[in-house]
Amino acid sequence: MQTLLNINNLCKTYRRSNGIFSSTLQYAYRDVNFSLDKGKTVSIIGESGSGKSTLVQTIAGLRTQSSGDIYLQGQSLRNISVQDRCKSIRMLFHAPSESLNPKATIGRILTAPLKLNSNMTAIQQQQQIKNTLSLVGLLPDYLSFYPNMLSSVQQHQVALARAMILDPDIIIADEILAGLDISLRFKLINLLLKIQEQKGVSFIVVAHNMSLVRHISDHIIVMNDGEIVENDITENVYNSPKSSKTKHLLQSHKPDYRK
Ligand SMILES: Nc1ncnc2c1ncn2[C@@H]1O[C@H](COP(=O)(O)OP(=O)(O)OP(=O)(O)O)[C@@H](O)[C@H]1O
Repeated sequence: MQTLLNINNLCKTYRRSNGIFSSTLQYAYRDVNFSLDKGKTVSIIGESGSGKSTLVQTIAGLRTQSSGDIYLQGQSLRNISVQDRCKSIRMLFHAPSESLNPKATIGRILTAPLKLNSNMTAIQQQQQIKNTLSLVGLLPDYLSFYPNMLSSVQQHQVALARAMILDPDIIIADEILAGLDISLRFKLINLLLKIQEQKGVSFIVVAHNMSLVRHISDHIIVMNDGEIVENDITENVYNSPKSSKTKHLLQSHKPDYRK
């Protein structure tokens, strides 16, 4: 199995003010260690404020860590250019209606990363866009549409196409399943699985809810107060959880299907 990503003792601190002259150091996350293999999915679960988003935003390069290192295929991300990092690690945000530029057509939204991060000719760009739209199950007819002309599922498909357009190694999906009805969740989960099978991409999925990610995760990490309290293969986490926080999360989200 090829290890793609290695997170090594990663910590992020904030200085929180306690008045005019005093402040304390607080952790968003600390001593985070895990790895991700090619073509696999790790899900990061935890309650609000446990540090999940800050951690994955650091992996995506949207924030910097206070200490520790992130290695992509054995190379520290500190030594990888922003362009290469953007190509390799892409992020999917919670609400595509907010993350897709409402004033840009789908064609423009998908061309932008290619112009910024690739040396493709205009013809190669068009071909890449066509292939990626087909990968996420959208017809080329949508290229002239604006995001608000699309259904919620289609907006998610466009966001996925934008994430996949540079053929990344890793997609980070931050709470993309939250707030969706059950049929939309399954559509999106099936689409993620299909893309993973076809492209061998790895996923880091962030969620509050344990039952939501069970069928897509190879590995589960549970965070509490910025620390990893459980880190194991999915089967072990669901069948014999070690941490009391994991047990609590499993009980509070069971059964999820009726929600
Ligand atoms: N810019 C910041 N300044 C100070 N504290 C911050 C900052 N960003 C995050 N934090 C703190 O870091 C901790 C972790 O926040 P984070 O948003 O990563 O948690 P989360 O698990 O993703 O929560 P949610 O599921 O609600 O998004 C929280 O206590 C938060 O208040």
